[in-house]
Amino acid sequence: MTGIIRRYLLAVREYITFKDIKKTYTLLTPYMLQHWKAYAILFFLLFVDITLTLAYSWFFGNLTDAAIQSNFVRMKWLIPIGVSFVILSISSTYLNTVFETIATNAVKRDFSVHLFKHILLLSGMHVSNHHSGELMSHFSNDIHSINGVIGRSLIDLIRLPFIYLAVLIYLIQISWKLALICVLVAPIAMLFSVIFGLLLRNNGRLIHNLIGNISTLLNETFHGLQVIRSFTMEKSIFAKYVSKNQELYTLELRNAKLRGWFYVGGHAVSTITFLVSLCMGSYYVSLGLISVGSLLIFVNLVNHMVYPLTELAGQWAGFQRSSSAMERIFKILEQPTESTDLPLAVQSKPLMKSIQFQDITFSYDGHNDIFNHLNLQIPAGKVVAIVGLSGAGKTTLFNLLLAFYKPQLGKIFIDDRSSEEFAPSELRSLFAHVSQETFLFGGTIRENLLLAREGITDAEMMQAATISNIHPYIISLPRGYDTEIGERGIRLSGGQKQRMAIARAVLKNAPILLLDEATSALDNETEHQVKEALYRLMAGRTTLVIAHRLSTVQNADVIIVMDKGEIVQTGHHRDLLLENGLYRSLNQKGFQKRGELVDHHFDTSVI
Ligand SMILES: Nc1ncnc2c1ncn2[C@@H]1O[C@H](COP(=O)(O)OP(=O)(O)OP(=O)(O)O)[C@@H](O)[C@H]1O
Repeated sequence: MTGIIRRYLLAVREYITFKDIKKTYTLLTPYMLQHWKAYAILFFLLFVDITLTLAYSWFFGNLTDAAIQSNFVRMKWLIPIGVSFVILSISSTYLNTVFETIATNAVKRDFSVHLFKHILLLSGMHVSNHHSGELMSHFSNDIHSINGVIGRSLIDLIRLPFIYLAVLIYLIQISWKLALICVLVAPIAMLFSVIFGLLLRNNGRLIHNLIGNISTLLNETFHGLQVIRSFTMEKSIFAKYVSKNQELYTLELRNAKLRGWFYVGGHAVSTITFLVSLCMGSYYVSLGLISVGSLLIFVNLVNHMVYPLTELAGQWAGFQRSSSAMERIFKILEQPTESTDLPLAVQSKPLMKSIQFQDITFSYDGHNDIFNHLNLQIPAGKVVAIVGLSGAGKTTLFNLLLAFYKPQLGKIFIDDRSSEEFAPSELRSLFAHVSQETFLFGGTIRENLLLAREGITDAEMMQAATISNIHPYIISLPRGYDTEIGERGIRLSGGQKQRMAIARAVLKNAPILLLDEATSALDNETEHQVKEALYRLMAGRTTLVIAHRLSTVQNADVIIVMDKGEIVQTGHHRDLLLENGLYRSLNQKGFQKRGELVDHHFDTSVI
């Protein structure tokens, strides 16, 4: 029993904590201040609203008293005042709606843009900490919670205590005894609201998390439709979706019931307060202690002594729910970015001497070293092939070169200049990266090629496509370069996608080429076209290639053999075959697995 009470008290303490709220506003205030005019108007309208509430009651009471006293003169000047209250109230409601929308949406817009920019500027290390579905749900789900902390809820959080106090002062002036009845209701109303506020908040959190899960599931399903179909996973995915939706329905239903009880309870408290004050007030009227008009004012305002208390608790629950959504966004915003501004593509300088990895120690997670004091020199203008077992660290070399990750120890020099001295955009302008899996954007062929660099002319684009052996295919299409290629280039074949990636790299015209040869087998003709395109791309460039083809290693100026993050052999193809080392054993095994040389491209019979 004491355990339950302690747990409940802890929950209450958490419920009334200001820590999260303070953190939320520390971040949001700069955005809100940018739209301070809208907030100032809303703040002003809030007091107009409170004044009008009191003024209406005053009007009813006075009009009633004037009518009872047959005071037509008074009634005549009261009526235009009442009409002006109505006009003021209508205008205030309209302005409230407009300025609330302006304030909320402007802050939401700026905040989303800031979050999006922040994610674009995060380093590879920090991006890889997040699931893309999770990132998506910040935009589709969490960001909308901002309404709960910057819009109506915020205004209400200020309005409700003010209206309570203003009405209380007014009621005390009419009859302090009647006012006392209303004050006595406060602790009951507050206790009731805190209990329901807690239940609503906890349920709301569950709903919020579940919506996040559902959007992650949808995101993964639509991205992985082909895998789902090939593994006949439709039924299990469908069952998962149905069960999550059922769970959401149950939670929403519980939420509705809680809200229902919350409002019923609030209504009961205010009705009882109303009836008690009406009976007491009528008794006072019969004793001649107050006028009928004053009683009317009283019963008109008595509701304002209850609902601010119940609503405040409801709003507070919503407030905290929004804060926990904001908390999830903060976790991303707290992560350091590579730079403060979005990078601009810059003109790259040619590589004159070499790229040098000097004493590099690197780990992705801070515990398991991928490289331990690695040293490597790549001379300018040469083709360097990297081979090794899967997981040896080949791709990690590229990740470090492109500064997607930073080594814990050691430095990378590019022509005697440490890579740390380069701005990320300047550094990346030196490299054209062609990865195994080509990512193309939805849109046309032209749009995908033009993104390589600014100011590409049509002639340059077609020349690059010709070099990459893709031009004849493009012009065979009815819409040529303006052909839509579908989401992630789904309407292109593997070989066509690869040649598009090569064309993009040609257009980027960077001095250093980072190439991760695709392991997926292409038919002979396509293979030949891709190979030809690659050789043209390599010409005149320093090339680092994660090699999977025999021809690539045969033609490389130097081969680097990697094993568990170490360079175990370097040399030319024929020399390495003569050595009793990993290179020869990789070759003998036929390099079956992904990330190693593919057997039909590279086996002893060919050599
Ligand atoms: N983002 C990451 N976070 C944590 N560990 C990673 C990450 N990327 C790679 N690793 C780990 O680093 C090691 C080296 O991976 P890397 O991708 O460099 O190998 P690889 O030689 O390119 O392999 P493959 O030929 O299979 O692509 C592996 O053990 C891998 O699990």
